Amino acid sequence: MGADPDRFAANVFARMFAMKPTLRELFPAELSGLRRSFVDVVDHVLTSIAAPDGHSELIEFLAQLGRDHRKYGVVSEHYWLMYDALMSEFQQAFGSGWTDDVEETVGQAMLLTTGVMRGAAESAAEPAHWEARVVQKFSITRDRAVIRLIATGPTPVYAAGQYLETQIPQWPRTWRNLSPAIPSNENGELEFHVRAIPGGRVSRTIVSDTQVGDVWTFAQRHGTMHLDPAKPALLIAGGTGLAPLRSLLIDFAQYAQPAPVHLFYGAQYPGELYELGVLSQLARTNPWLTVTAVTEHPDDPWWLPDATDPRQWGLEMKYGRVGEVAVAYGDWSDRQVLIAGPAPMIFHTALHLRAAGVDPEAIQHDPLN
Ligand SMILES: NC(=O)C1=CN([C@@H]2O[C@H](COP(=O)(O)OP(=O)(O)OC[C@H]3O[C@@H](n4cnc5c(N)ncnc54)[C@H](O)[C@@H]3O)[C@@H](O)[C@H]2O)C=CC1
Repeated sequence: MGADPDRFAANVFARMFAMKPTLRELFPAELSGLRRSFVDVVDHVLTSIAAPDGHSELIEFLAQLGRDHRKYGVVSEHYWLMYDALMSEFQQAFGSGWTDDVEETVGQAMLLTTGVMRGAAESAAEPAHWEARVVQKFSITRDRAVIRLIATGPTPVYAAGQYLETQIPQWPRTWRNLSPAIPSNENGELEFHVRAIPGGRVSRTIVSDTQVGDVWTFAQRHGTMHLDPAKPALLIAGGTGLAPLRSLLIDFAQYAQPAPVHLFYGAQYPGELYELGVLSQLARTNPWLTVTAVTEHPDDPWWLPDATDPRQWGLEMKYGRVGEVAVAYGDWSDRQVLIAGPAPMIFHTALHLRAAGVDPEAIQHDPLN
């Protein structure tokens, strides 16, 4: 891809848009993120294809990419444009090094890439996207909100613990991953707990501007976090990261007698533990569930004046960072462990768990980026 991968990606996009100008409208105004992902994909393909094995993973990766791109309105004919644009740009980048052998190797790799993506998009069983209408919104704290929606069409399908590609009407063609806080259900109800991340345009808009009646669009579902009912589990949630674990617990409550689950639910301040009421009720009716609440600070700050005191729920409370408190609490070496929350919290918690002897294979979390 030459010395400047970003320029390579920009040129490939420019070639595609020149061949078919209407293609430009399908993509977000700001392309830098997409260019980075594009370079990563081409790099990944060229590296993996040269390796002697691991090709089935590469095929699945490309197939998922093809299914994901349907949400932009990418259709089969666009893959031929992409192939032509890629080959022209590779030829340009290689210059005098563009021999017959190089053309053959790169051509095979790009045919595989575009072919697998196109084939997977054409044969995908689930719709490219579906919609749901906001029916309720309320604030939890000054920068966190709960949004409830109902699907406008057929019941959405996703496994508890998965996350959904989501587009809100205020940011067309911009997609963010959100984890539902309830399992999919026949009424098409959805619930999200959203934190306005500093600098996060979409999450900030959701918390401040979303209104009842807004229609959100959802595309692919992702994520592999799951709970095996036969194995004891340790769940560690930070703030609104509780959402996917909450969904799994609600789903789990349908099993007759699952193995014990210990949930550590953390926040910075007691008044931010907005789900303790729901969790204490879940623990009361499901004896397999134990909940420990954890806060970094014992008291609320001045800007949380009306927060309810979480001690009223009678659950055990500890102080410190949720991951560190959970790890120090006991021996978890026989547990399946699920972590969800801010990326640094997931990263540090996984490190502490490994240092405490938990098998890295037993630890699950969503991707950190
Ligand atoms: N699937 C997932 O993992 C999901 C992740 N999230 C993410 O979770 C986050 C939730 O944000 P908030 O509610 O503001 O939580 P928060 O920032 O208030 O943190 C909650 C907990 O994480 C701990 N923590 C924070 N930074 C840490 C660090 N550097 N090292 C160790 N522990 C740390 C805190 O001590 C606290 O216990 C958002 O960034 C959101 O994107 C949200 C939904 C799903």
